[in-house]
Order: sequence, then C-alpha cells, then structure tokens
Amino acid sequence: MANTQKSAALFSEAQKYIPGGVNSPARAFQAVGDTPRFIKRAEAQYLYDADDNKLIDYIGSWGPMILGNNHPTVLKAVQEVIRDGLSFGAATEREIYMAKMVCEILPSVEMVRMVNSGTEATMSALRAARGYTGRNRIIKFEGCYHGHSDGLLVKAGSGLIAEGGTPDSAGVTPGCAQDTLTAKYNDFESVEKLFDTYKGEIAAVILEPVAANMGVVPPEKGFLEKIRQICTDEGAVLIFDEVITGFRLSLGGAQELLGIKPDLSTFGKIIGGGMPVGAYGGKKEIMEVVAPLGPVYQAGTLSGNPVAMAAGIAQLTYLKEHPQVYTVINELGQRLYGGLAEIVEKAGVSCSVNYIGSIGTLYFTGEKVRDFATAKTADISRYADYFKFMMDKGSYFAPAQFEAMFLSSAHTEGDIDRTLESAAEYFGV
Ligand SMILES: Cc1ncc(COP(=O)(O)O)c(C=O)c1O
Ligand SMILES: N[C@H](C=O)CCC(=O)O
Repeated sequence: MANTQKSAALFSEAQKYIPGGVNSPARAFQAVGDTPRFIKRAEAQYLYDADDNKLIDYIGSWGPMILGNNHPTVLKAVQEVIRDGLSFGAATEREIYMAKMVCEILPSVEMVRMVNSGTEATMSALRAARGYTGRNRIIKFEGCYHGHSDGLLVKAGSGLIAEGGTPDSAGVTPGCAQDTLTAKYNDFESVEKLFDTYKGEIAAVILEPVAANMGVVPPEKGFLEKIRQICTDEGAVLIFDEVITGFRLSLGGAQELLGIKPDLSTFGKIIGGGMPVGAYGGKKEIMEVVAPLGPVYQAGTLSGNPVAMAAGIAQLTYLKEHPQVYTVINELGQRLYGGLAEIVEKAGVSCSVNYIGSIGTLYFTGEKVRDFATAKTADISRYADYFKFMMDKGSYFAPAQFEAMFLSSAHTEGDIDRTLESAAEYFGV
C-alpha cells in the first residue's frame, strides 16, 4: 500500500480551517470514501504528493493541462510577464491579442469577454442572453454542470451528484431557480415539450455539447442539430458550454468537431493555461448588450489579468502551432479508453466505457450511458473500490464516478500501458 501519512495529516489540519478541508468539493475524495492526496508538485504527466508518491495524472487540473503540467512554453510566458506587474485593473494589449486569437480560432465568436472562471462565464453568458432576448427562462440539461451560480445548480452534474447528498444546493432560493427548466440529455422531445409549454419565454438553451460532468456522454446523432434548429426557430440563444471541450476536442472545440455553430460559447480551463480564467463570447449583436456598450452589467477586478492572459495565450498559441497535439491525445484516448473497454469485456463485468478523443469515463453499469438516468445506474461503491486500487498503483483517476478523465500530450503509450496493466489486474484478466 502506498504511504499516504502526510496527506492524511494535512487533511486533518485542513479540515479545521477549510470546509471539508478543500476549496472545491470535487477534490475531497468524499465520493470514493477516501482521503485526498495533497499535491506538492507536478511535472508533465505526473503529480507528486506530500508523501512523494509519483502518480500518473489523469485529471490534469480537471482539464486545463492539455500539454501536461508545468509545460515549459506556458511557464516561460508566466515568468516573463510577472516582471512587469501582477495586475493593473486596466486595459492591456495582451487582452486584445487573446480576444483576437479566440475570434480567429472560433468562427462563431465575433466578440469575447474574459472572466475569472467557468462559473462566471456561464452566469454572464446567460445574463447576456436574457438581456438580448428580453426573456427570463432558460433550459439546461439534467446532469450537465455549468459551475455554481444559483440558477444553474438545478439537476446539475459533477460534485452535485453526491450520493446521499442533495441534488440541488441548499441556499439557492426558489426565486433564483424558478426560471431554470430542465430537459433530458439526448432526448430532443423533452426540449420540444418545454418550448411548447413556455412559448416565447425561453431566452436560452445551455448545454455541454459533449457532456462531461455526469461522466462523459457524447451527443447522439441529430441531437445537437435539432437543438440548433429549434433555438433558431424560436428565437432562443443557443449556448455551448465548452469549458471542458473547448480547445480540447479540437482546436475549435466540440463546435468545430461536430460542425454546429452556437450563438454564444463559454470557455475556461485550457484558455487560461492553468491560471484562473473563463471567457464568454459569440455573435456580435448579442455581445453588444454587455456593459459598457449595452445595458447588461458584468465586470471583474481581475478579469483579463496579465499573468492569466500570458499563460492562456502561450498555451493556445502552442496548440495552434502544433496541431499534432490533437492526434497524440486522441490516439492516447483510443489506447486508454479502448483498452479499458476491452478489459471489462474480457472480464465479463457489468461496465461500459464512454469516450471521445482524450476524455472518457468507465461506468460501473452494464447499461449504455446516454443521459443522467442511465449514468446514475452506475454502482458508485464498485467505482470507489476500483479507484482506490488504481490510485494505490499510481494512476490518479477522477475521484468520483460521474467525472471525466483527461489526457495530455505529455502522456506516453508506456503510461497508458502501465495503467491498463493495473486495470487488468483489478478485473482479474
Ligand atoms: C462544463 C463546465 N462548465 C462550467 C464549469 C465551471 O468552471 P469553474 O470550476 O472554473 O467555475 C465547469 C467545471 O467546473 C465545467 O466542467
Ligand atoms: N467537474 C468539475 C470540473 O469540470 C470538477 C472541478 C471542480 O469543481 O473542482
């Protein structure tokens, strides 16, 4: 068994001062009944914990580290920019460069506003959509997670699918959530029904074009196309939350890969290179409602922060100049997730694997996972057992069944094979 004494001691200390000992519930390991590892250093595809255990990192900070941890290009950009000051609360040239690059990469984005997190990005995009349409109601999908703003904590995925926990957060007033309608992922009829019932009242439909917060659930053929069409027909704003998929499924994200143009998009994670960043952008006529140009207020002391911009620009520029990154991570994805699928099939266990490119989830259910209901058929205690075994063998997987695993271009076939050997040992094949 790996020695985790220091992590355990740090966790005890942390719990005295930080709720649950962590600054975000998803990293608490509560969903797998374990003690979180405290990380002291990360390099390329590895994490090093407080007890000096070396772990193959299949989380990548929940997505941002597409080039691996501490990538020299990103690191150099940060080291250079900090000499000039950490924050000015004033406009900088780098923000133009970032905005221009995002608009060039994504044809659907004509204007973009930088914020500090994915939560801010989705919250602000919805406000802009409401300001633009003059309507109040929005549709989100069961099991999709868009951060922790009040109106979006309704049937949300990620840390909210806490077994035994509340599906919706306490502290959210009914008033905040009353305009949030929920539809079923991969079920267009459920969307159509809401549009029928609330004719002329829907400001926006927000979804993860590839869901990754109830584990990974790709959209079925025609699902996104039909949603695009109904939004156009009904005058609702289609928002793709690409906080995970943006710049990961392809340089132009899920919208490029799947060939669908949303009206607004939200980004986070990769766009900040590991710094706290989010962004929302899209059609000019919608973005022009945002202050100071229009009546929709949205602001941020640290928005467009020079250090965050430098890290994000460096990472996006690298991705733009090295398209082979996508070939590498997708091939690694095929090797890892395809390999896991072969192992569970050989073992004859009730498991299924969903993946697309470099993100994937092994579900402990024999059902084909296509929505929130089928995802929730997974046996979380079996996942917890598997997670602990894999962690002990040095593979840092998602510490919850309903999350994605992430690959980077720093991973090697050797890493994947080592992980697959551990999985094969676990499943006894
Ligand atoms: C799809 C999606 N949207 C929004 C968010 C919220 O981003 P953040 O955690 O940066 O607030 C996340 C992740 O947390 C996410 O996965
Ligand atoms: N599922 C979340 C991100 O995509 C997990 C990250 C967090 O909330 O800390």
